[in-house]
This record gives sequence, C-alpha cells and structure tokens, in this order.
Amino acid sequence: MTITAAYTDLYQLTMAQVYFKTKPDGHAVFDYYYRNNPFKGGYGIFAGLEDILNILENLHFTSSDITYLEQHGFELEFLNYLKTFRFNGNIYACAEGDVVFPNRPILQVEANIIEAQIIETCLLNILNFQTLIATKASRIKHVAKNSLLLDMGFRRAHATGAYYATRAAAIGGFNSTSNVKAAADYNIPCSGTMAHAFIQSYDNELQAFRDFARWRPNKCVLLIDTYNTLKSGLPNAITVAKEMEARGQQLFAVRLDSGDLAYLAKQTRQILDAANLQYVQIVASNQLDEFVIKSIKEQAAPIDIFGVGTNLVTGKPDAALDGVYKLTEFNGEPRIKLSENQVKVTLPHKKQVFRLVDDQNMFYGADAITLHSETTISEMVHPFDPAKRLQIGSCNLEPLLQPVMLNGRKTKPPMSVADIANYSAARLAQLPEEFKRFQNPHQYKIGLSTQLKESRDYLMTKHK
Ligand SMILES: Nc1ncnc2c1ncn2[C@@H]1O[C@H](COP(=O)(O)OP(=O)(O)OP(=O)(O)O)[C@@H](O)[C@H]1O
Ligand SMILES: O=P(O)(O)OC[C@H]1O[C@H](OP(=O)(O)OP(=O)(O)O)[C@H](O)[C@@H]1O
Ligand SMILES: O=C(O)c1cccnc1
Repeated sequence: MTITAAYTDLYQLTMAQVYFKTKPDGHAVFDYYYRNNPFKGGYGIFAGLEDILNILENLHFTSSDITYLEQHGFELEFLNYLKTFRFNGNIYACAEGDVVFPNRPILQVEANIIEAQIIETCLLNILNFQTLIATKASRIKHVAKNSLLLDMGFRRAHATGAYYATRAAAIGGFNSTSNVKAAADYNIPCSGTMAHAFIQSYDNELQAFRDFARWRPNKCVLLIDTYNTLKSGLPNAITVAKEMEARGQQLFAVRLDSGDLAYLAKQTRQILDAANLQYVQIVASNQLDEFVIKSIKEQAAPIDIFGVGTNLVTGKPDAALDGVYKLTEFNGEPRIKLSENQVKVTLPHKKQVFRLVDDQNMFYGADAITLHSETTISEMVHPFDPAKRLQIGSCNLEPLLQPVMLNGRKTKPPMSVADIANYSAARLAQLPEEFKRFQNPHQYKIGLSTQLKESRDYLMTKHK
C-alpha cells in the first residue's frame, strides 16, 4: 500500500471541506503528545519522525483517491482543491530517538488548518506505533545489556505494521532483524537462523545440519531443540562444528527455542567449551520480553543473542500508545479544550519545551513548557498546584522543539536508523536510573512558565 493523502479518517476531510468553505486561510497550531508512558514505564522513545516527514513532503491525492471521494458527496470546488493539495506547513519536533514524557508536546504542526487537519490521522498512525515499539525495544535493550537483540516479529505483527516495527525496534536498540524488506529499505542489519521445518524435512537431524552448514557456512546458526536439545541437537551441532573446522570454517551459533532457557544455555555453554568450541555463540528465543530476559540475565545464563518476536512488534501488553493531536492556536489566538479530568485540559499556544540538564549532563527530572516566544525560563510552576514551584537555577536548558520542516520541506538531511539509535542510546544514558526501573518508576515532572499558566488559567475560566 502506498501512503497517499487519502490515508486519513473521513471526518478529517468532512471538516476540511467546511474549513475550505468558511475559513480557507485559517492558520492552526496543533500539538502531538501522549498522555501515559507505555508499559507503565518511566519514559518513551520518540520514533517515526523521519517517516512522517518523508510522507508529508510527497503527500498528494491520486486521481483514484479523488474519484473515490466523489462518491462521498464532496463538492466540486473542494475536490478540485484536493487535486492540487500539498502540505506546506511547518513542523517543530524533538529529535527522533529522544527520550520523551507524557503531556508535553513532542511535535507541533503549524499550517493552514485544512492541511493540518488532513494530516492528523497519518501522523498519529505513524508516530504512535513507532514510539510504542521503540519504547518496548529500549526496555528490552536495557535488560539485555551486552547481549545482542534480533527482531523476529514479522510473522506475528499486525500485518504491515511489521515494517515500521522493525525500524522502531532498531531505534530502540535492536541489532538486527529477520525482516528482509524493512532491513533493505532502512539499511538495518538483516540476520536469521533456521526453522524446525527444515530439520523435520530430513529423516535425521545430523544430515539437516550438515546440508545447512554446507550452503550457509557464514553466520551458520543451528536450531537444536527439534527433538532433544542436550541429547541430540547439541551433539549433532558439535559434530557439524568440527566438520566445519576441518574445512576452515566456524559454526556461528546454536539456537535454543524451548524449555528452561537459562538451564539449557548453561549446559550448552559448558558442553561447547569442553569441546573447544568457545567461539560458538548461543541464541535463545521463545516468547521473550523484557521481564523474561531480565530474569534470564539474573540467572546468569550465557546467552549471546536474544531473538524476540511477538512481544516486541505488538507492543504487548499495551495495545497502543495514547498519542493525541490537539489544536492549541488558531489565527494567532490561543485555544483550549476543557475536561473534567485536569490532566486532559490542553495547553494553549504555540510552545517550546525546555529540558533541564544538570552540571553532570544528566536529565534533571523535569521539562519546562513555555510560550514559543519565551526564549528562557527561570521559574516553573506545577500545572495545577500553584504552591509547587521550581527555581531552575544552574540547570542548562535545552529547547527540544526544533524546526524539522518549513513550508513543507525538510530542514535537515535524513539520519540513518543507526545514527538515530546511537543518539537514542546516548540520550537514555542521560536519564537517571530511577526513571528506567520497571516497578513504580519515578515520574518525570512537568512545569509551566508563569505566562503560559496564566493564559491557560484565563481560558479555563473564560470557557467554564
Ligand atoms: N530460565 C527461564 N527463566 C524465566 N523464564 C523462562 C526461562 N526459560 C524459559 N522461560 C520462558 O518461559 C516460557 C516457557 O514457555 P512454555 O511453557 O510454552 O514452554 P516451552 O518450552 O515453550 O514448551 P514447548 O516445548 O511447548 O515449546 C517462555 O515464555 C520462555 O521464554
Ligand atoms: O518471540 P516469539 O514470538 O516467540 O518469536 C520468535 C518465535 O518465532 C518462531 O517460531 P515459529 O513457531 O513461528 O517458527 P519456527 O518453526 O521457526 O520455530 C521462532 O522459532 C521463535 O520461537
Ligand atoms: O531467523 C530466525 O531464527 C527466525 C526468524 C523469524 C522468526 N523466527 C525465527
């Protein structure tokens, strides 16, 4: 499926037609943010930016999109407008791969209201999913430490989501993927082992391993649990490893895919070492996630590579990231959405988000939100408790929202997925450990500038 401008919800177009008729020059600012950290964790990893920018640069309605929309009662003048539709707006965003937190803008769209409205669905679709999966991947990376991570999720992903899941997983810290198409398009290392079917297709396991090693001498990984891991798979793999040595080759690894992975890894390591095969690595897979890998690591299992599928690419157990897109300014006037639930009251205005960084270059634990026109901030106030104030003092202030698209054109050359992943890891290293633990992580604070809070409070009173 090619993404065109029709990659949207119908109501965006229904609203767009009315904007076209009543306020065609309306100028809007929308915030993208999410409300809750995924996985009850302490942070998120922002991903999907480069993809959405590429989509926006080329966004248009095809003639078949227009023909389809004709059946939905859109009138001629609006359909003619859609024929030449392009996104010409500005986008300000956190860097892709950055560590992000709830209820503060991660990205802002500033554009003609028709354009800003039509792109909402696609933008949320791309950013919510990739941010969810990159966050999951970073949690898995956090516990896997120096072990390598292989994304095996293609077959279990929500259909074409696998493509973006693979990219997001790489941003979050996965080293390679089994997904050939995504690997090729995003220049992500591609790797893989073998399936049980291959071994089952032979009358005996040893011959299966021999043939596989013969035709795949480099990075050959033998799956050793089809019949009996320690009594059959491992001895047969050792036989083949020795035959490979005789040909001047090396078996790369064996894969464990069932049973007690820690116990089997320890036994396998011992037996391989005793056979002088210290270089043969151990891959483990089977319904892994960050909790199982953490436990396996605590058991000191000598696993070099973890293969992770379902739990990674589906973002289990969270079905989705709750990212939203809210109007904050129209024709230069601040706009608000009220809610019974204080946290859901939106923050008006085009804004800036400053990250506080201490003199050790670590994140201080709070982001400050200001009007876009404020270039610095010395004191921030809790969004709903005026008694809670923080003097910013000696912290450095990093303005997170930077122009990444101006007048519909990207402002920067693309970054490779590997560079985004390295940046993400460096940013995560600046986040203190208490925000990374899985159980009741510290809450990263949010503060408003006095001007922003006063304007927000005024609008709340005005609309009550
Ligand atoms: N040492 C371990 N510590 C913690 N969890 C483990 C350990 N070894 C395996 N697991 C996890 O326990 C679960 C075991 O799954 P399950 O009960 O289906 O067994 P299985 O070995 O997969 O059986 P099958 O032969 O049917 O494949 C998996 O999620 C696996 O990742
Ligand atoms: O994290 P997971 O969702 O478990 O993903 C990885 C699993 O996918 C494959 O199993 P599958 O049974 O599909 O094929 P196989 O014959 O290669 O084992 C692989 O062998 C792993 O067990
Ligand atoms: O390469 C593998 O071992 C692999 C790839 C996809 C799914 N399961 C395993």
